[in-house]
Amino acid sequence: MIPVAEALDRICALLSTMPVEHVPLRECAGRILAQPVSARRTQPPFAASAMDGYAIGESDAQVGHSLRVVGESQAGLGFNGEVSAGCAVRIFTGAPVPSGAQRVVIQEDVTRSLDSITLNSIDQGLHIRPAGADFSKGDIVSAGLITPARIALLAAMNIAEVPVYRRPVVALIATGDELVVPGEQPGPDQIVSSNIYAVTAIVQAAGATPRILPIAPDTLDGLRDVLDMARGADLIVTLGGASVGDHDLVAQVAGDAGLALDFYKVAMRPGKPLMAGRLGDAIMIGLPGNPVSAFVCAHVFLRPALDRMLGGTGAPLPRSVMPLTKALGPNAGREHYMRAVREGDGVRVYDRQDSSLLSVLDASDILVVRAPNDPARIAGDMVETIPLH
Ligand SMILES: Nc1nc2c(c(=O)[nH]1)N[C@H]1C(S)=C(S)[C@@H](COP(=O)(O)OP(=O)(O)OC[C@H]3O[C@@H](n4cnc5c(N)ncnc54)[C@H](O)[C@@H]3O)O[C@H]1N2
Ligand code: MOO
Repeated sequence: MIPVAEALDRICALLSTMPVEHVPLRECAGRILAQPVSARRTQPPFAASAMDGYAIGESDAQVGHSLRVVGESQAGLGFNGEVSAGCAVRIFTGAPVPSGAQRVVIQEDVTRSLDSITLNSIDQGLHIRPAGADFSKGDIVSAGLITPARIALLAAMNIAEVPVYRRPVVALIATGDELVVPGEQPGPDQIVSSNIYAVTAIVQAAGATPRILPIAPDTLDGLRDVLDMARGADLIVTLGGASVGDHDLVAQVAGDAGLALDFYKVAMRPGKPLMAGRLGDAIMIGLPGNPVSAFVCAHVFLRPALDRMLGGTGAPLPRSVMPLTKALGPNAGREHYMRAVREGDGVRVYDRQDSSLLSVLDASDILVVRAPNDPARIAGDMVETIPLH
């Protein structure tokens, strides 16, 4: 058994960043800009009015002055002439400031009668946004996370498509003769496959494209056939069949198919029988079948792995320290990821931690992580936590 941190390092070492593709802006939210891009235009492209009012020359900016209104500049349609002394041009927010004007007087400070205005007061602001006040042609947006704000910036720069890392295709295979898909009628000894849907949701939220394959039966041929269907995926995730039972065939079938196993078994609970390796052009991660084990492993390993494939660092999930609201017994030799719930500023670990209990998982909003051989803890002791949502 290897420690969790080493297992994650080894998974990340197997992976590489996905190839770059260009996608329209509406598809890039939350993805990582793979290369710097440069602005294709200057913004604003001209000196623009910041207010609705009148564009005038500076020499006319005197209280009591009356000026003749000689034209209009609106957003999208400027005034072609010159603003000469004694004249003003009606102007609106976002419109080009005509040549000869150095300030905009807001309309609240003016009395208008027919084609002239009288200036009642002159404020400090010129109310003009100079050309290039926001950015200039050639300015660089550096690689990194594409936030909503950054999408607006890219759009304003007239960049319609951006380079991002292609979403990895993740093939997901549930294994076991006992399983049926939700909605099917299970036989007397069967249950409904559940964990794959949680892992699929985690994969999707991480920005990858999940591909759920048919449930693989507990036969060498059947499992091989389903594994074959995973061809073309960037990451293959199996669920179950990872342990030591007579019907746990994943390692054997994947090995026959050419899996170069990198490691098997991690010193964690739940999640011990985890395996990972390279299978052809893909990486394979074999998750344990117990629903909570698969869920925890998907958080602890798949999320960072997908983050790395999508251009991130692949760093472990961030942890924060919180006080326990209820005592805990000593931990055994594996790092323990315990289902827990926030209570005020603290956290309470559920008593029942069996890795089959989805009702307890559903009631949890946080995991408490305990180091191997962590001693007994009392209420108020600080523990490490990972939020689930
Ligand atoms: N003698 C030992 N037995 C077991 C060990 C061990 O070290 N020695 N490890 C235990 C641990 S820890 C785990 S975790 C499980 C993992 O076993 P597998 O990965 O082989 O998983 P399965 O046997 O296929 O299934 C375990 C359990 O989970 C249920 N399951 C499986 N897939 C699904 C699914 N898609 N949806 C819902 N439930 C699923 C399955 O029915 C079993 O109940 O092994 C322990 N045993
Ligand atoms: O590791 Mo198993 O995943 O304890 O239930």
